[in-house]
Amino acid sequence: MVWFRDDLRLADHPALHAAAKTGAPVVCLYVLDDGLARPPGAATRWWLAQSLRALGAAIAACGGSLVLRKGPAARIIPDVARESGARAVYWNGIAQAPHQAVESQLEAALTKLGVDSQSFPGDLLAPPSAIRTKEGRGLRVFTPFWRRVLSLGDPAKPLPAPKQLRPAPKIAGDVLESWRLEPAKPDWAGGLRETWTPGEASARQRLRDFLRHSARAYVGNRDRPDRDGTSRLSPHLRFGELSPRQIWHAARFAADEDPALRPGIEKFLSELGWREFCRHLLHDHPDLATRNLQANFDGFPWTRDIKALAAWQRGRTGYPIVDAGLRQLWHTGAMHNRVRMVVASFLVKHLLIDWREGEAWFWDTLVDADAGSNPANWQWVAGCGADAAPYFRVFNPQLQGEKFDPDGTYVRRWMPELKQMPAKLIHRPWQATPIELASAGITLGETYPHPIVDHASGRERALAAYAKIRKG
Ligand SMILES: Cc1cc2nc3c(=O)[nH]c(=O)nc-3n(C[C@H](O)[C@H](O)[C@H](O)COP(=O)(O)OP(=O)(O)OC[C@H]3O[C@@H](n4cnc5c(N)ncnc54)[C@H](O)[C@@H]3O)c2cc1C
Repeated sequence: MVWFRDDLRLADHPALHAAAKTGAPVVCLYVLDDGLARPPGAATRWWLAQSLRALGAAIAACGGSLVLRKGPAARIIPDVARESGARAVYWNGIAQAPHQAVESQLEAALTKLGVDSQSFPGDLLAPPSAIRTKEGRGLRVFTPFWRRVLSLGDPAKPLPAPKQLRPAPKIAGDVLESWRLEPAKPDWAGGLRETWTPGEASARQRLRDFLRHSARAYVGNRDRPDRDGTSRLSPHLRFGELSPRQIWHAARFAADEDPALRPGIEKFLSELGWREFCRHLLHDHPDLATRNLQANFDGFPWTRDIKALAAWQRGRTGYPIVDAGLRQLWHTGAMHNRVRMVVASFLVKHLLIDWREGEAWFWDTLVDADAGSNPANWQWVAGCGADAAPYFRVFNPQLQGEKFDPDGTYVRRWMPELKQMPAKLIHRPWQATPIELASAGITLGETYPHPIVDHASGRERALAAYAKIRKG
């Protein structure tokens, strides 16, 4: 029996590969265990439903079937093992405390039943045990961390997908629809459907497209939300539709074939390194989503401003680049990385709202919401994380917009009300004259809000708050 988790693929799936190699019939099982870790948000639940459909179809095409069950994994899996007469249960390990605890419980329960179990190295380029200081601690600074990962050499070559699975006796399972993973509001899911095709086949296609069309210019384009310059692989990686080592080897191969891709590929792989870094941080700090990595931030004077938080969530702050990002998030379940940094900085610095509020909103709305990358990046932006951006560096949203979206193409894509605004004013509509506003069809305060906080005073307030915790 193979227990599928955040590894919804057939290729480079060590547990499935080992099970298929035995030549025995294979039961494929997915368990929805809401109690296991942090319950998934709405966008990731939507993705999960689509990805399970794609996985079920791929398994069926190999002659097998995917059994779905809901409940605590440590109880359900031994039950299914008993029902199916499985002699062994295999899975890919997840290096996160709550998952590791379940793996141990499961192993014990299966041993009691006389069923073998085996956990295979999971979804990391290097296990946390391989990247430690002399004292046995994890590395908290990215550059030495990544250097250490690179020093280990190429990860093992990806494993092929099994061509054929011997069908196991039929086991009763849940119907996917009964899990109600898809949101009741169809208009919202419509935006997700238009933007994404979850599943392994689409993930592989996206990787091929990226390497063929975008890798060459990645270094120059990756910070530009107005260009389609990044891989958009993050939700596929989140659900393990591709493994990092598949990406690694495909990217390195592409760079060997065409040396002009090399700088782009090295940068791209180092971004994959940030994902790895966040996962390692989560391994060492299971409370990454709730607790400041830098304890001096525990006394930070956050404000509770429900109105400002709602304006931010809905993209009504009066700063076009911030609002465009939050609208993109709402409509597509994704946001460009540069804009994520700008909107996060705006929330924690200009609005002085606790980073955990923003993290929770992202957790619910991002299709790539990841237990490591989301809180680690929020803590990085807030200044309280490992290897964090210094708190006193406060992004100016107008200048960020002018630099990274100079023609306003990105803002116009997500903000129909600003469509007619000329490029020179699109990131600062509050400075437009009444005639300029009228000719763009905008009434400030009605069709588009005034900035909810002035940049200069927001910045001063943030620095004053920070000075308080620095003094202790
Ligand atoms: C506040 C904030 C929250 C974020 N939350 C998440 C999250 O929940 N899930 C998530 O996958 N990423 C998160 N990121 C990181 C980053 O924004 C996304 O990974 C990236 O935008 C995905 O687009 P892409 O696949 O086109 O990236 P590419 O530029 O093509 O990068 C390739 C891959 O590298 C990884 N990666 C790139 N940047 C980062 C980074 N800063 N941290 C960790 N991994 C990275 C991703 O897996 C990505 O798919 C967050 C960033 C910020 C600033």
